[in-house]
Amino acid sequence: MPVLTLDELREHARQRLPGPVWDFIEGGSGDEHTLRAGEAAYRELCLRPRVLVDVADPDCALELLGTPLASPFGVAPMAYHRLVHPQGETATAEGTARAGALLVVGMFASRPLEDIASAGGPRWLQVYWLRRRDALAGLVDRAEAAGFGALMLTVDAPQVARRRRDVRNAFALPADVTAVNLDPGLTERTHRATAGSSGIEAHAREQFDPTLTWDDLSWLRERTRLPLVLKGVLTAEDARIAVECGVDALVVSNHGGRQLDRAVPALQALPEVVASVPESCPVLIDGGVRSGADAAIALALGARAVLVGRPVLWGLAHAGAEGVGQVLGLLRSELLETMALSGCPSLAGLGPTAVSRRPPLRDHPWPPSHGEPSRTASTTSGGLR
Ligand SMILES: Cc1cc2nc3c(=O)[nH]c(=O)nc-3n(C[C@H](O)[C@H](O)[C@H](O)COP(=O)(O)O)c2cc1C
Ligand SMILES: CCCCCCC(=O)C(=O)O
Repeated sequence: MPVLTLDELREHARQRLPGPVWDFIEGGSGDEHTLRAGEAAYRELCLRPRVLVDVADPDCALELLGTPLASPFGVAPMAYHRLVHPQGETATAEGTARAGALLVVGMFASRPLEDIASAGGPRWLQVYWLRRRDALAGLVDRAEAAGFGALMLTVDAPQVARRRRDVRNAFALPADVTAVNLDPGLTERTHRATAGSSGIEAHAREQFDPTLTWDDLSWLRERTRLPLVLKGVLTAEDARIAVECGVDALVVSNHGGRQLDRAVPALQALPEVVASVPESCPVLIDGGVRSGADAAIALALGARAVLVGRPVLWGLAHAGAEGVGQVLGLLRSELLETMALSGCPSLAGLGPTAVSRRPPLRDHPWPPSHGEPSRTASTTSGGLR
């Protein structure tokens, strides 16, 4: 029986994985308010389809920071794929490469960067700011040598938030799952939970450098010739500073509800971030994207691409590389169908006028004013960008 929805894959994965691993993946921080709100934000919006547009050949290919992609989907950086499949990130890389999507490999990947790279396909590397700056520098050099196309610094995690599911489960990594790209001294703590703290949280407290500020970014900027992407920006203020600091792209993200609980849903933050950076600075989004229609909404509100987290791990747990390919293939075909049925055959045609709020809010001008009526759906008027 073919898998028709991401929800079906989620159920397959839930049945296959041990409870504490499932909780680590699915869970969020605090009351999990932001986790729930991230998905719900997409349900608050509707599409405004245009009709009588030639949609015989919808196209969702694009180029992102010089990286050609068959679709505007990427795999969000996630630690330890071997928790859900023995081949871990190499299987994820194979499935992602086959789908022509972007893979953002996490600093805490459980397979060597060079093995992941050998699957081919577009790939970027995500890093955290470690106290051990030499370890960070070594990883950046390896990423460049292995053909990674950009460096993504996650900035919403000066410490790992308390995730109660992991504390209750005394979650720690099994001995055979480890962050193999870092030296063992740096990762040893992830295998031991203590009362009141998961191994992950305790490790991050020891290794992540919470003193990181904008002033430090220049070190990384000068260290690499790769484009620099900041992940975890949720305000116009920070987006503007990032651009001033020479950042090349942003990911609007609340870490899938795993860091600051009560943080604004990424979709809600997207328009202000898009409006505050130049066109030359692509804005990506992640958190709660579960269908091609969700992706279409994010793209219409100015995201250049959409990263997907947990669903990729569901696919990986279910069927390895094949399952990852299923997730990304399903999302791409749903997006193309949404574009065709909305009268937006190109990504450029997907603008803010393709979306409306439900119910209409009285305190904002919404839907945006359309100016002169257009005979094509490819209008970008509307004032959100
Ligand atoms: C199991 C797991 C591990 C993650 N590890 C990282 C990580 O190492 N670095 C990072 O920047 N984000 C990490 N994230 C956050 C994702 O990159 C992304 O922001 C989030 O999962 C998007 O939400 P979604 O899962 O609803 O798509 C992780 C998320 C999950 C679920
Ligand atoms: C012990 C290393 C920290 C991994 C953090 C992974 C992560 O970001 C997550 O959300 O989980």
